[in-house]
Amino acid sequence: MKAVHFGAGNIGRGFVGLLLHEGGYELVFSDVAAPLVDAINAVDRYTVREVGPGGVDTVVTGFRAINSAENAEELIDEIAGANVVTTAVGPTVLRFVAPHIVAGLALRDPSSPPLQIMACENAINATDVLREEMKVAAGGAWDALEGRAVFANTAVDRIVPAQPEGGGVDVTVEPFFEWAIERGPFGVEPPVIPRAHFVDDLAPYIERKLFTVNTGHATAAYFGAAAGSDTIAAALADDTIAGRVDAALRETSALLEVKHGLDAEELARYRATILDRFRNDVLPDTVWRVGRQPLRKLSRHERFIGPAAQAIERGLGVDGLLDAISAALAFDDVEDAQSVDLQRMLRTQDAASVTAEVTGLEADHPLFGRVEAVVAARQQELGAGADA
Ligand SMILES: NC(=O)c1ccc[n+]([C@@H]2O[C@H](COP(=O)([O-])OP(=O)(O)OC[C@H]3O[C@@H](n4cnc5c(N)ncnc54)[C@H](O)[C@@H]3O)[C@@H](O)[C@H]2O)c1
Ligand SMILES: O=P(O)(O)OC[C@@H](O)[C@@H](O)[C@H](O)[C@H](O)CO
Repeated sequence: MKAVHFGAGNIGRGFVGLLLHEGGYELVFSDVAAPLVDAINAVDRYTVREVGPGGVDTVVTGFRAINSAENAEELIDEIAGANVVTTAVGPTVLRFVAPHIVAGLALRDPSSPPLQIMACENAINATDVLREEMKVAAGGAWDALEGRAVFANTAVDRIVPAQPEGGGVDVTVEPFFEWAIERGPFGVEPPVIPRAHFVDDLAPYIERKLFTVNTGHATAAYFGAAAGSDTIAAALADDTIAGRVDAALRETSALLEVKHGLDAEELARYRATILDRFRNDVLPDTVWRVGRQPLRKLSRHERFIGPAAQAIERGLGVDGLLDAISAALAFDDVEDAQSVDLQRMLRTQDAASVTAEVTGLEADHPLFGRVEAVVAARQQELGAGADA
């Protein structure tokens, strides 16, 4: 059995690749970072090192890597003969991997079992997004190719920090993990991934994960950055920040309870587990990694506006989430292109246009005016926006 995994980065090596290896798949990583591809091909094993309570080391073998920018034909051949394709490249990169998968499907023997495709990104229904990108890439050939693949959405949870420069292929991760995968699309033959679990309805899992782990994580990152903390653990050690993260997560839990019928006590335990994970002070995870790409994180269906919009539509409180959104607007990292864009927008556009452009909220949505007020307050702090 063979799996092709796009994105040999943190979660790619530290989680998805590891579980595919445990499932018995021969593993082909695809990446565009030449030094990383070379480093992977220079070794025949790497270690996934869990740090924190109960952490163990696991060795991964049976892999190779292909630079898709240089050896597209080789990659397409691998996809044509694979059982599984996974991605962990970032939601905005899916459109760039889609043409390779389409080309692989075109070469695939139509009588072989369908290619099982799962995007493992932090986004609602990322595999559906990938499928749409593949449809665009295939154009008129899509009708003939679609039946050669099945598509399952997934929710992937493990904190994998940025790895040290020059640190090789080994990966440091937290001990916790969860991988929930839609069962339905596979029929009677789901992929063999022993430590993943297959569920009939992914919606509660992905929203619980994105709107708790990722909302809380980003809230800690943005308040931490503003307070001068470098790591998530250091940010959470500040009781004021911990309280503000807790306030935002109580609101997302209230939404999950109403929307998906999740149990309030179980949600409280889930929140507590997650906050413990964030406090893991031997995991070197920075506020800069976790806060990365604030424009993506502030977009319509993401970890802040997604739950806040749905909460306010149901008459639920959103003050804690608006507080977190305010902190996100202050995220100023000159090395993050989206942070630079966000700060420029705050300085040059009026509050209504920043709100519309960044959040994608409709002007008549009940959340719009609340966010606009937060944006205006931030612009006042910056002494900007008024003359735009
Ligand atoms: N790190 C985590 O804790 C974590 C946990 C769960 C989910 N995720 C999600 O997984 C995805 C990847 O996150 P990450 O932290 O591993 O990031 P990362 O930057 O470490 O890894 C992404 C990799 O994708 C590669 N890449 C970029 N364009 C590519 C292309 N066109 N083809 C092939 N590879 C390409 C990059 O070179 C990089 O090696 C994101 O969607 C993220 O939200 C991350
Ligand atoms: O990957 P992002 O940028 O969507 O979010 C940053 C972190 O919150 C994220 O990578 C978490 O570590 C991960 O989602 C934990 O499962």
